[in-house]
Amino acid sequence: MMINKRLIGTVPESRKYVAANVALQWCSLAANIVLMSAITGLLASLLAKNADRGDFLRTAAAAVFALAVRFVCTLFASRMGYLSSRAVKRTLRELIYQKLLRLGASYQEQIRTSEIVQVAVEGVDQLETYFGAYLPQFFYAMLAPLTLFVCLCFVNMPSAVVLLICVPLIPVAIAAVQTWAKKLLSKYWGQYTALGDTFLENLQGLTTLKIYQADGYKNEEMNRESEKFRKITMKVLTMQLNSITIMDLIAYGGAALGIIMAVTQLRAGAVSPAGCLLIILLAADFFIPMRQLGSFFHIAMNGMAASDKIFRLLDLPEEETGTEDFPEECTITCRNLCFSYEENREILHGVNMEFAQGSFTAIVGERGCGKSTVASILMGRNKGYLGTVRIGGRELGSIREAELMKNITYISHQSYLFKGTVRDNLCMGKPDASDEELWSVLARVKLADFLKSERGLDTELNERASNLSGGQCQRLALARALLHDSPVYIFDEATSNIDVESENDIMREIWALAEEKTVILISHRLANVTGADRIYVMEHGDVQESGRHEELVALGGVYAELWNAQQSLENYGNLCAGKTEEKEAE
Ligand SMILES: Nc1ncnc2c1ncn2[C@@H]1O[C@H](COP(=O)(O)OP(=O)(O)OP(=O)(O)O)[C@@H](O)[C@H]1O
Repeated sequence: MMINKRLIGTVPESRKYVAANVALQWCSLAANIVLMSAITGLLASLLAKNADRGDFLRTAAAAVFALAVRFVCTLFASRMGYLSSRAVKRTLRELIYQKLLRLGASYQEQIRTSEIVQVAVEGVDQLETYFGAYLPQFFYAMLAPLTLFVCLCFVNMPSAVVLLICVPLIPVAIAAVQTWAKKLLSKYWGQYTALGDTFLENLQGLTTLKIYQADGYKNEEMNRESEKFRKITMKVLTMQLNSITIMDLIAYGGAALGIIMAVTQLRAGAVSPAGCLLIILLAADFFIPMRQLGSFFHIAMNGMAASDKIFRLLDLPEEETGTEDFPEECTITCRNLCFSYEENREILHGVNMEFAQGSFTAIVGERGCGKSTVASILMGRNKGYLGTVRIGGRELGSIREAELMKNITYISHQSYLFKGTVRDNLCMGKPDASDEELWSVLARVKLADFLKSERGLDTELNERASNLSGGQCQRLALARALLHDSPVYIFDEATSNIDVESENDIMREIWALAEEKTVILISHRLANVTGADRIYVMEHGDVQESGRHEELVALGGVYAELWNAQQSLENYGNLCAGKTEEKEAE
């Protein structure tokens, strides 16, 4: 009953703590039996009017001993609970972390980030209570009635049998609600993670929601979801309260039956007054552990639901991880590359591309034609592709992910900058970089003057560097990438949405970089790629044309069309800008 062998086997260290916890609770029970026996013995002597000083002293000594044992046992039992909780937290979080590392950069193909966060935080906390409280109670609840039965059967067998028979009624009642409760709890968890998802997304996109005045609408949507969650939470609580009421009825009813039996036996002369009193005093102890177990029942149910989620994450299939190093000669070739994010919706349809070592290659094309998908595949983020991707003759999948990350630097239009100082962010690119190196690279991206006017390398950045402009963010991201010093660089729209001056500065650096490194540039703006060694023009997930700029313009195909359209737009823009300047001069 809610004993998940796999779960217990996952944290073997917890077994000894659970066993110690049960043993300590059992000792406490034994001490209680000793105390009750001493008290009933004394009361019997008093009734028989033959109690002497020795009886009082013996009872007092037994009471002190029993209380001391119970105090120590309770103290150590809670310590054992804590130790097993700690072991569970550590082990499970470590397992989740290791699993994520093994899933690698492509983990999002299989599971959402918010689900991982909830499973690793809340899910593991649920299991902490499962191991710390439920499991020891489960075993103790079996052991306690049996121990009491063994003691009381020598006092009066019928009463002991009645008490023992009534105890299993509690787990039977629990089992009856379990089927219904299991469905309810899995629904509860589903809604909980869905609400978490929406909340995280709305929080991240709050500025956008405000700009489009969609925050009110989203607020109502979240209210509706929260209301649904509130209702299901209330259902869960009602279920828990009802099951507790049922268990109380059985526990007190069972104890009452045992007591009635003991009194009947006393009247029939089958048990002594002291024995009857002992049965009355210990009757409740038959049921208390099982009743307590019942109140941990919802903890166990939550634990089971959480463990299902944890195991779902731990059981996610892992692509075979590569074992080879990144090759010295790193020409990249894609042959018949096909990729789908979802079933029945192929995004790349047999792409053929080659990125020669030390060359500057551009990928251009309309929005959504699959340029970033190619880049993600090269970075090892999208794994389930068909066809071949070779780096220096080695299949991409056979290269270790850490090696890929080390040797291919990816810079997108929204490179992540962390809260912390400029130095912290830069040192991610090269942990042992000296201040001179940092300043030199900042000078290259033309950010040095600005930072000198601030607090230099110790300038603090907010989360996602929200206190820098878009252009400054990209310059800093480029500086970090330059420090990384990898043989291959992929720039994915790295200059989109920033000012022209920043774009030109960044492009200049990218061209300089291309003198010694392999550079792949994904760009909408064709003016940025005119000098590339080769340009791939993509359309609807396939390469339509490839060649140098002049060749493609002469071809008069898709590229030429795009080029002419962009040129006339840029000329028109320049014309307008010129006129404004003239007007201002007048
Ligand atoms: N994580 C994803 N899940 C499902 N579909 C996706 C995902 N990422 C991209 N797509 C789809 O794949 C197609 C190609 O997207 P991709 O980002 O590669 O295009 P792109 O050429 O880089 O576009 P853009 O120039 O706008 O960045 C799009 O139709 C997009 O909807």
